[in-house]
Amino acid sequence: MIGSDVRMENYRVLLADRMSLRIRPADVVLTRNAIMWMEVEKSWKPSAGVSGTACWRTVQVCEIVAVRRTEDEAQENTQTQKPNWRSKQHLLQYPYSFTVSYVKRSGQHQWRCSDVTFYCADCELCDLWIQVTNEQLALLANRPKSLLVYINPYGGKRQGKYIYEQKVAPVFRRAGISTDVIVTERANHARDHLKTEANLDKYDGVVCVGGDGMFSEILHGLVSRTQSDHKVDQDQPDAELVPCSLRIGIIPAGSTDCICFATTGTIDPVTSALHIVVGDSQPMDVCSVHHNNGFLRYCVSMLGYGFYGDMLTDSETKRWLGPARYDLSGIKTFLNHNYYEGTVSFLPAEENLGSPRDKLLCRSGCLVCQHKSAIKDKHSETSEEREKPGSDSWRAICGKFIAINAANISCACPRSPKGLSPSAHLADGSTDLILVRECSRLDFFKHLLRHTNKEDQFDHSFVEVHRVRKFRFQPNHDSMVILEQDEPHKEGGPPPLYSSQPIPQFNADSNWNCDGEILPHTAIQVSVQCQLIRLFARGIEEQQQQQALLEEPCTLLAFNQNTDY
Ligand SMILES: CCCCCCCCCCCCC/C=C/[C@@H](O)[C@H](CO)NC(=O)CCCCCCCCCCCCCCC
Ligand SMILES: Nc1ncnc2c1ncn2[C@@H]1O[C@H](COP(=O)(O)OP(=O)(O)OP(=O)(O)O)[C@@H](O)[C@H]1O
Ligand SMILES: [Ca+2]
Repeated sequence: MIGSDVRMENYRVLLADRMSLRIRPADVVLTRNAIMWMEVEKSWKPSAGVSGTACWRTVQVCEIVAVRRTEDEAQENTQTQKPNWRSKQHLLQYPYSFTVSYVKRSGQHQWRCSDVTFYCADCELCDLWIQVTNEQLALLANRPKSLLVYINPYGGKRQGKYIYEQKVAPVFRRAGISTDVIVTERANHARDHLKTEANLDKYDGVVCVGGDGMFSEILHGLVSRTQSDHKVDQDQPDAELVPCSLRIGIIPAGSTDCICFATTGTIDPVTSALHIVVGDSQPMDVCSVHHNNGFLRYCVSMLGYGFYGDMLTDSETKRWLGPARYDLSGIKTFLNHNYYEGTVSFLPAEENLGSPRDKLLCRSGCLVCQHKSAIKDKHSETSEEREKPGSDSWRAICGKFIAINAANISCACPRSPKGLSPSAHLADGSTDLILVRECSRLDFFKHLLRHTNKEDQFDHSFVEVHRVRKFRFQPNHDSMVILEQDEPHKEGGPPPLYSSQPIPQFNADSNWNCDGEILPHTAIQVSVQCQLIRLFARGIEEQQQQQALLEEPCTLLAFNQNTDY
C-alpha cells in the first residue's frame, strides 16, 4: 500500500463537523499529490427543507501545513461544546483521530490555516495516516525548517512584535519550523548583523517583520554579504552580482508594505507566514544604484525623484505621525508643485519584454519572467557592447520634470491597488521609467488620481514611460544653491548613506526616494540586476487561479434530511 506511488483509500474515516460536532463517516483518499475527503454541504430551501450535497474536498499535499494526533483536542472540544448523544457515542466508538492543517483561500488573495479532523476506530490506522502524510510532506524539499527572523518594533503602527507573536509564530510552530528571533534595537541593526555576524549556514531563509524600509535592510545585508563572500566588488557598476541563496520572507508591519502587496496581492501577516511555510519562491529583480562609480544602494520597488523624493524628505520630519505622514507630506508637496531640470538617459529593454502600456499583468507563473529566467545566462558580448553608455542603443531626454519614477515592480499597495506601473514585472530584468514633465497642478492631480483608479496613468501628453535595463540621471546643476549642509562630505571617506544628519535642502534639486530611503546624491547610475534575490512568495494569483483553488467541490450525490450519515 505504501509504495512509491502512495495511495491510501477506501477507508471510512469519521469526519468531525466543527460547528455541531456531529460526526459522520467519510471516505478519505491520500495520493502522492493530494488528500481528498467527502464532505456534505447543507442548504435550506422553504420548499424542500434542509438538503445536502456530498462532495469531494481536495487539498494539495504542498498546501498541507501539518498533520498530528488530536485525541486531546477532541476531548477538550467534547467538554466545551456539549456534543449531542450521537456524537458522544461516535467518539467512544472512534476514539483515535488526526488533524490536518492546510492552506485555505478566503478570497482577496488571503490565506488562512484551516483544520480538518478525521476519526477512526483503529489506532494503527490512525498512526499510519499520520506517518504516510508526514512522509509525503518530508519529500517537499523547498520548505524551510529553520528561519532567522528580524522584527522592527517601530515600523508602521508599531505592531511588529505583537503581529509576529500573535499571528505568525503559532503558524511557524504548527509547521514545525524553528526560529531565531531578533528584535532590532536601532536602525540598520538587522543589516549589519546579516552583513558580518549571522551564521547563515544554519538557516533556510530570513524573515523581516516590518515595512519596505525593514525589507531594504535585509536586502542590503544579504546581498552585500553574498558579494563579499564571493569577492565581488559592489562599487563596480558593471560587476556581475552573485544571487543570494537564502530566500526572504516579509511579514507586513509597515506603512506602505508595497513589496509584500505586489508579490502576494495582500498585506496580511498570516498569508505571508503561510507562503513561507509552503516554501514558495519568487525571483525578484534588484536595481543597483551608483554615483560616480561608487555604490549607493539597492532598490526593489521605486526610485522616485521630484514629487516622491520631496514627499519623503518632508515626511521624515513627521515619523511620529506613523503612516499618515505620507498623506500630509503628499498634500504639502503637491501644493508646492516643484519641478526639476535634468537629463535622463536610458538603455531600452529588449522588445520581447513587452511595454509598460500593454495590459499583460505579471501574475503567478508569469511567462515573461519565466522566459527571462531561461535566457538569463545567455548574455553575449554584443549585448555587453550595446549596454555601454554612449553606444547607439542609449537614448537621452533633457527637460523639466515634476517627477521621475522608476518602478521596478508594479508598486501596488493599498494606497494604489494597481501601482505606479501596473504592467511592470517582478523578475524580467527591467524597470519602468516614468517621466512626468512640467505641467499644471490640475494636470498633475489628474495623473496622481489615476494611481488610484483603473484609468491609464500614462495616457497624458506630459507623461512618457519606457521599459529600461539601465538609466542615468544628471541634474542641471547651473542653478543649484545649497541652503543648509552641516558637514561637507569628506573626500575619500564613505558617502553618508545612512546619515542621521538633516538632509541637505536644495532649491534646484530634489532627492531620490529609494524604496523609502533618501539617497545622498542626485546624479545616479541605475542598473537592473535580473533575479538577484528570491522571496517566499509566488506572485499575485489570478482571480481564476484562486477560484480553482478555493476548494471548488465536485458534486457526487445528494441526500435529504432523513439520510442517516
Ligand atoms: C489624488 C489622490 C492621489 C493619491 C495618490 C496616491 C499615490 C500612491 C502611490 C504609492 C506608490 C508607492 C510606491 C512605493 C514606495 C515605497 O518604496 C516607499 C517605501 O515604503 N513608500 C513611499 O515612498 C511612500 C509613498 C506614499 C505615497 C503617498 C502619496 C500621497 C499623495 C497625496 C497627494 C494628494 C494631493 C491632493 C491634493 C488636494
Ligand atoms: N529598532 C529600531 N529603531 C529605530 N529604527 C529602526 C529599528 N529597526 C529598524 N529601524 C528602521 O526603521 C525604518 C522604518 O521601518 P519600516 O520599513 O519597518 O516601517 P515604515 O517606514 O513604517 O514602513 P514602510 O517602509 O513600508 O513605509 C527602517 O528604515 C529601519 O531601518
Ligand atoms: Ca522588473
